[in-house]
Amino acid sequence: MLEVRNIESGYGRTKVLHGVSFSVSDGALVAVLGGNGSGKSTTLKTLAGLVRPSAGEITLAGQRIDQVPACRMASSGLVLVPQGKEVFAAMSVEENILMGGYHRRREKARLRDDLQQVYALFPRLALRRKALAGLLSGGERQMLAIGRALLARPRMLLLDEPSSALAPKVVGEIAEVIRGLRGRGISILLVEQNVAMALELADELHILREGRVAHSCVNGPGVDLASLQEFYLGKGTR
Ligand SMILES: Nc1ncnc2c1ncn2[C@@H]1O[C@H](COP(=O)(O)OP(=O)(O)OP(=O)(O)O)[C@@H](O)[C@H]1O
Repeated sequence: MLEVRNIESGYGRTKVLHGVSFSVSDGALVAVLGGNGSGKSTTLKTLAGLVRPSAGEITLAGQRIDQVPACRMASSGLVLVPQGKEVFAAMSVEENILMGGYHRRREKARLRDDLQQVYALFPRLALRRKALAGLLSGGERQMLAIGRALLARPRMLLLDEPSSALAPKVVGEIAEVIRGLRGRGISILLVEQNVAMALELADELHILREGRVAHSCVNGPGVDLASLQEFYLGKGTR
């Protein structure tokens, strides 16, 4: 579904990613892990078209997307779910969700159905549909960010640290939702600092360090926090 090949990217003269490659197969959930400043957000911004790569290729279902502007990326099927703090605080819950389907605004009946599906997935959002998004709890905002992304009918979701600043119980709820989305056939790239969550959900894991993939593995027996730690800390190599 998503192929990232030798991406180099950064900000002005500051190069942050030095040849990052990985892929996400159709319907798979792949996690990108890494410490502070390792390049996780830059990877997401580059995939979402917010930062233009200076080298490398990104394809989605075989189509090059590395030159697609961010505003057209949702129409390509790739949608970034920012951290829950990035909702439109002064708009209602429902207005926020509908913003995710803005490029489909002429499909009124289908959007209404999709909105009801989001409410079925997140009953707490249905109860608070008229509330201002700025008044929601951290967990509810994260749900709102995911619900908004679903209105774009994504083939590929990029999740930016969905567990960030949430209580363990809420992290569990969000993990359950992510598992459900994957069950619906949506391919997912999960960027996380929460290794436990990634280990619980992902089929494959990649660890970024200083803008390079320091380690890649298929998730399974023998892959645990301890085995990944050395790659975070810089002792291990691929
Ligand atoms: N807008 C920017 N302009 C210049 N440098 C930036 C910018 N954004 C990030 N950087 C730098 O790029 C490097 C990687 O940052 P990035 O945000 O991608 O890391 P990260 O892995 O997401 O970290 P964190 O988990 O702390 O959010 C850091 O050294 C950071 O200072």
